[in-house]
Amino acid sequence: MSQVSEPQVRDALRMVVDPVAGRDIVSAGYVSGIEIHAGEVAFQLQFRPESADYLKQLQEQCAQVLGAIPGVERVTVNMSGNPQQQAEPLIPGVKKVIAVASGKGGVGKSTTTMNLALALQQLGAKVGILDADIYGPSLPRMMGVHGIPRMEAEKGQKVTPMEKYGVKIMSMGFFMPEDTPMIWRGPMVGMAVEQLLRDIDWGELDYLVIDLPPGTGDAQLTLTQKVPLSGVVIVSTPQDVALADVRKGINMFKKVEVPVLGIIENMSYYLCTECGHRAEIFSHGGAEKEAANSGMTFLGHIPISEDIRKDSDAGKPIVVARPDSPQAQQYLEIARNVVSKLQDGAGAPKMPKIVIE
Ligand SMILES: Nc1ncnc2c1ncn2[C@@H]1O[C@H](COP(=O)(O)OP(=O)(O)OP(=O)(O)O)[C@@H](O)[C@H]1O
Repeated sequence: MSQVSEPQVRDALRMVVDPVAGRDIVSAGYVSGIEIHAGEVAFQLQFRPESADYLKQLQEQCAQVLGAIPGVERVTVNMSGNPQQQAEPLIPGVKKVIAVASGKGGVGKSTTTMNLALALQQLGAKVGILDADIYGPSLPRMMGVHGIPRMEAEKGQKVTPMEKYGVKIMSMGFFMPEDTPMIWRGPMVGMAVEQLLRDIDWGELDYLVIDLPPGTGDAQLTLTQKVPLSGVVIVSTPQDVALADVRKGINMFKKVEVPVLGIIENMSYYLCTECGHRAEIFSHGGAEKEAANSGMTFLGHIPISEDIRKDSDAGKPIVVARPDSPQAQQYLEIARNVVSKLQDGAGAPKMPKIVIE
């Protein structure tokens, strides 16, 4: 029998939405005290009084989504908790929030975030990018977006994100002079990003892709606790893996119960622009091996390529500049893998036994 994990349970419960709160029951803070023994999952479901009419529906949905997890045979929903204070939705209208992280700086995290977001958009989704790499926000330059976002009085003083190539984009970089280093402590990063999220009118989005600051320290931790993340994607170069940075990142996200959707290997091999020759200069495949070792999904390779760098420098990412190139096709493949990973867990619906206490 496969072993059921707490992140798996949380992830599945994120699919249950309370129509009154307008958000899923995990982000709304309704779920606590998850216990798993053999095939039995028990948890406490708190709720607001206004949601009382929907309780039966919520319970049934919990049973349904948990029943789809292989190995779950019995679900116990404990309703004895106190009704929860109204939790304000942080980003209403945004269906899934995906964070992109890296064990260390300079591995191509921002390049990957941007091209992944654009690839998701090309697959037909409504997408936004939040540049939370507030130590060195590079996305405005790489996306070729300039100017200062407008604040709209009729939208309750909310800020309208900038838009380029069909995706919405917000970055601290729009508000600070270029080449000015920012010094932030971990908790301040979380607060700044929370404000960026709260004060922005994202409208309706299928995916908000967040470019996290590099590393897996305080700042990233605070951020993952402030923002309701659907999952995180880790970007690594092949040799980066040797330093165990990726493992550190995976462990951190596991600890804060953010599902790791998988690993992308950037600068995986060299692709010659002239002749298309492929050279494995960094002993390609390290991240793929690490993914296999740690039971993570490997989402795909991106080559080291002059075109990727040139297009980013020119403010027109390769996915829009050369959509038919093999590199752009790789990003599209990765985007498809991310989408299917987010849909994972639904599986074949199987109703487990449900007990209400
Ligand atoms: N696959 C690639 N092929 C060629 N150049 C790349 C590739 N990925 C990233 N780069 C280049 O490497 C440099 C660093 O990339 P990027 O800024 O995306 O990294 P980062 O991990 O976000 O860095 P930081 O930690 O500073 O935020 C940029 O000049 C970018 O154009």
